[in-house]
Amino acid sequence: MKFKSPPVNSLSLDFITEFCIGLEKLENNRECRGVIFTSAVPNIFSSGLDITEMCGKSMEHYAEFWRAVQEMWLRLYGSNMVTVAAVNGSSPAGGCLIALTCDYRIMVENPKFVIGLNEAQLGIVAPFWFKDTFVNTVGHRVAERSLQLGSLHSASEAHRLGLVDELVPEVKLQEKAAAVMAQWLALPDHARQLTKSMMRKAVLDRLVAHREEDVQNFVNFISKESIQKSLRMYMEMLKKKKR
Ligand SMILES: CC/C=C\C/C=C\CCC/C=C/CC(=O)SCCNC(=O)CCNC(=O)[C@H](O)C(C)(C)COP(=O)(O)OP(=O)(O)OC[C@H]1O[C@@H](n2cnc3c(N)ncnc32)[C@H](O)[C@@H]1OP(=O)(O)O
Repeated sequence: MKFKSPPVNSLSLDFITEFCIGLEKLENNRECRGVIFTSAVPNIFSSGLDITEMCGKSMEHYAEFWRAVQEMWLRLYGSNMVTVAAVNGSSPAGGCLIALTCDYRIMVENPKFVIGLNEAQLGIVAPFWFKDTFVNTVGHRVAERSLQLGSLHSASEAHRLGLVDELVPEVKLQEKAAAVMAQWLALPDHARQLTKSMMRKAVLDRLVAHREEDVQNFVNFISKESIQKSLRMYMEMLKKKKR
């Protein structure tokens, strides 16, 4: 699955809806046993949640958007397929979440590419299921420090921390992703799927059990004037950076 929503593959409501429909089709196709996620936009895997979906909109819109974000994560983290992220560009926040939610991450070894859960830098807080996914990948201590600081890690640092599993030159990315996929698909599906479910079930169940509460927390949090101000300032900063 190739993300192609220029300029930065931000995760808008439309993007997420298409992502979920695409994933469901693949999940229901018995001939499809694995998916590689990558980007068709140069230098960007995904810039994370589309900030304009969380800024200056109605409470109803925030709730609809957040349910879609939850759905994307539930489907991907709970997927029966082998999922490999071929990270060929920067991947902050929600973009990093997509990579973390896969079974395996391969990143291009470009010192300009960054990845991490940088929510704290925007004055917002990654919800518990972002945090759980991060802890399950890098362990508690690394996740705690990285989340509190809202760190964006270079590709080599991300590799050192275990945030990504492998680094490769750009020209080798697709070949490597295909090789990893073949390795994972060599196992019997039922054994791999039951093992994956055993590892991820508690974290998935936690969101399912608290889904509406999590939507309400998000809506209350994001609609606070202080949070809206932080998001507006962040968007301004992104625009100014270009001038
Ligand atoms: C108690 C708490 C309870 C509940 C709380 C619950 C939840 C709150 C948490 C919500 C979670 C949020 C997770 C997220 O994903 S937030 C999004 C974070 N994303 C970022 O910080 C990335 C921002 N972007 C960048 O750093 C750069 O754009 C990037 C490195 C990706 C690319 O740089 P480049 O120089 O190539 O491009 P730019 O010129 O910066 O950008 C081009 C245009 O795209 C716009 N843009 C960029 N990112 C976004 C985005 N995420 N959303 C919307 N728009 C984005 C950027 O402004 C430029 O626009 P124009 O100027 O061209 O109009």
